[in-house]
Amino acid sequence: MSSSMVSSSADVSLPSRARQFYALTKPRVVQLIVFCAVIGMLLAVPGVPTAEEGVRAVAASIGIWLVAGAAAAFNCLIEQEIDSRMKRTAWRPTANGELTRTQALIFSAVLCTLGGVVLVVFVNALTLWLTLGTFVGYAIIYTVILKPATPQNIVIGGASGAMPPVLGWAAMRGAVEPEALMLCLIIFLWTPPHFWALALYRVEDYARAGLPMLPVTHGNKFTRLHVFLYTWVLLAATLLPYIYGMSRHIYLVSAVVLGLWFMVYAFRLWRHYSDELARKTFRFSILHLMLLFAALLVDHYVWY
Ligand code: HEM
Ligand SMILES: CC(C)=CCC/C(C)=C/CC/C(C)=C/COP(=O)(O)OP(=O)(O)O
Repeated sequence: MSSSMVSSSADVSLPSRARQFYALTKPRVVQLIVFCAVIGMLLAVPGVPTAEEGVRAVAASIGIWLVAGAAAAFNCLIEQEIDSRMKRTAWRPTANGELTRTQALIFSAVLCTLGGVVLVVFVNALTLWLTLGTFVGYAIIYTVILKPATPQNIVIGGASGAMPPVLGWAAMRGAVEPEALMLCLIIFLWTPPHFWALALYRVEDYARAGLPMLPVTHGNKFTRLHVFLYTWVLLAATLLPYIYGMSRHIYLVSAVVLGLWFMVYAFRLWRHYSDELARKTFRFSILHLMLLFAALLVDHYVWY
């Protein structure tokens, strides 16, 4: 790996330094987080947003992006030691010594401050406080307290990952309303099958790092059953936007097809485990959430 050849901070070029900091923000996870927040924003306004709403939505996306990136960077700094013990994360610039914890802390503080300023100046105070609360939920409550303490860490901690649609909704309406809470519940119930599918084939990493993830504490079979059961509850929750009258048939068909598809993956994983199938189930979880939220949007515009 070329990054392991880096010997001191002095001989690191700016682009590669920038890439190291960027990596701390867990870019792909944060992209999906911002995507879900944007869908929340667009669903919160009837029809096409006005110019003023469009500007607010762009500002809110930037602000949420910056604070979410800050939360991810803070997680990297807290987990420097843990990350260095896991194959999947040992490459992270904090774990391999390319960036110090102080650099990560300053970077996280700068991103969080910038994001906070964007949110309070261009969006509203409610979105600022909810986003900062989400930062604390992930960076402190999940990372520092729950993750090393209980196999239910990701279930409880998942509440902060589930916040993006609420943040998006609050940005456009200045309030938290039932529609946003339904979308939050969907991501909340999606998180356990998403994460545990990955934890199944990364169990050795987590055991080596000393983290009490469900496959480490309760075994492979127990976790597979839980992944399967959560896909049932998730499918039920994805029907709520239709039942509540917020979405119509395009969404309903998409939610049922995607939900059943996820259940088929989870069922096969439960009955006949392989690392390969667990990896595919994890990858599908990401596609599932992306397509489900895209369907909400398509449905919204078709009916308005
Ligand atoms: C507490 C809640 C969550 C936990 C514990 C969790 C855990 C993880 C882990 C460990 C990975 C790394 C996979 C790898 O390195 O190969 C991952 C990847 C990913 N997660 Fe999650 N996740 C959570 C919530 C979310 C949320 C809320 C979203 C988006 C809305 C999300 C989207 C993604 C995406 C897009 C990836 C793929 C990243 C890549 O391909 O590099 N996750 N998740
Ligand atoms: C302000 C705002 C919207 C914040 C969002 C918080 C956030 C970044 C949530 C995503 C959850 C996430 C990256 C989990 C990874 O789990 P992990 O940290 O256990 O994974 P790891 O083992 O890869 O470090």
